[in-house]
Amino acid sequence: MQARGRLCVGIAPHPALLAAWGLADDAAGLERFSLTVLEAVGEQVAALKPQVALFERHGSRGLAALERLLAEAADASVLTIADAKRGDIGSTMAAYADAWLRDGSALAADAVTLSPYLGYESLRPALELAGATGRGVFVLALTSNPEGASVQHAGGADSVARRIATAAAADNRAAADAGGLGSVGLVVGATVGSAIVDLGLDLAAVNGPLLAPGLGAQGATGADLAATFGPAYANVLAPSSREILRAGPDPAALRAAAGRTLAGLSG
Ligand SMILES: O=c1ccn([C@@H]2O[C@H](COP(=O)(O)O)[C@@H](O)[C@H]2O)c(=O)[nH]1
Repeated sequence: MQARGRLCVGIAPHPALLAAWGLADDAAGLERFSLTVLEAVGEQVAALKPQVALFERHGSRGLAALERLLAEAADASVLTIADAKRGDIGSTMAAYADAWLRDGSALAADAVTLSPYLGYESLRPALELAGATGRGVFVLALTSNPEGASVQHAGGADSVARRIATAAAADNRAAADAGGLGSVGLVVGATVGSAIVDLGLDLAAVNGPLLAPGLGAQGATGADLAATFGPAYANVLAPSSREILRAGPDPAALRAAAGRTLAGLSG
């Protein structure tokens, strides 16, 4: 983010986008789509965020396309966030951690998104492996979809979202003391409006990167992002998928779309 700014481009090969790009809805289409985005904007943005579900829907061949994207991005020193939203009891969580965060794993990314619905502590194997391998996690706290509030706002002053933020801050404390950001980030949607303030979340105190989906296709703007995150805005990494991908497949058009989105993000 310091070197390239706060934009993260999502790699989301939806069937409609594949069709618009003149690609088949199959593994070869996914691979062409993904590598086109990597080549077009990889060096322009802070990170790429493949949406794992859109690869999984093609089974083993789709996952092979994701493996190739992750390997080529790593070779090109482009950071990747696997948007997989994994979460399970601890013993199974260790296997998810192994898949997404272990050196040498075919699916290793620089970070993975995690769901804390089985309890924040159930994520411990992934939190530990991320810390040990210089990777990161993004734990869902306040998601960008309107349905998320029914779970995440529950609990009033001691809301679920606030508990997640407090737990992440505790895990990042050593990094904060050393003057850096910790490896436990949060997902907090760009669309959450006043919820951060209403729920009393101190996101700056989390001292980790804040992945804020919702720009563009979900309606949030760069100005919304700065207003919504206030003092925590410095740590916000802003992903955008469909709005930028719609400009493809021409690489110059993809670069221009990413450049416009980045220009709309202050600071
Ligand atoms: O709260 C969340 C968590 C994850 N997402 C994911 O981000 C992208 C957003 O895509 P756009 O096309 O930019 O809307 C998508 O893959 C979601 O699964 C999210 O939107 N909200």
